Amino acid sequence: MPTVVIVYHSTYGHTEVQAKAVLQGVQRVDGVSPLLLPVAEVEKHWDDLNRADAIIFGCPTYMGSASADFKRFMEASSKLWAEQKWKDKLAAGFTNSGSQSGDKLNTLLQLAIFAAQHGMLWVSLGVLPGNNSTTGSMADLNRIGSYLGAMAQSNIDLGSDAAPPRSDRDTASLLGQRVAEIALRIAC
Ligand SMILES: Cc1cc2nc3c(=O)[nH]c(=O)nc-3n(C[C@H](O)[C@H](O)[C@H](O)COP(=O)(O)O)c2cc1C
Repeated sequence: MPTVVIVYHSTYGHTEVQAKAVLQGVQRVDGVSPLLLPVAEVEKHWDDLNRADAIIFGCPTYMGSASADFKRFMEASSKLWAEQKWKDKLAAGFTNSGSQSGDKLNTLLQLAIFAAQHGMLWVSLGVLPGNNSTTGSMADLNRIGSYLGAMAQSNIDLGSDAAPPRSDRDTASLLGQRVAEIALRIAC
């Protein structure tokens, strides 16, 4: 059974909500085994990452780039990079921040380049942009209009019980579902 690991960081819980939405998307696909892995627990799970068919990376955007805790994980993975242990695995990414843009694209680019350094195969979001016409709204899927991965935006005065909004959580679920479906297709 193909396995999909979602490895993520979140200080205040908003990106964790997004990570759990990605998990729900993976869980929609029968025959795929998911693992939700906070970066704080990664030391016990390197073998799970090495065995995975797909790894989905997620972190908040802090100061226009991946959060420091996630970057620490990225650098710790360099011991596996040397052996190309993750070569040919599927990869995808998601990020969340306070502003509409907030320079989230830079974080997704970091994640995609990180995956490429590991020889992984990047899976894009695969959802057309929403909220880009007079009939659009913030309730649209992919309301932020990302292609590279899933973006979410959390108002900075809202807790993780209220942000990111439903549209961003549903968008994150579609990324998880897409990665799981492709992992299953490759495994068959
Ligand atoms: C140190 C720090 C830097 C931040 N930098 C950005 C940023 O560059 N762009 C942005 O839109 N939001 C920024 N934010 C806001 C966070 O991305 C936002 O609050 C996010 O929801 C936090 O995610 P978390 O709850 O998973 O930690 C920053 C927050 C912190 C604490």
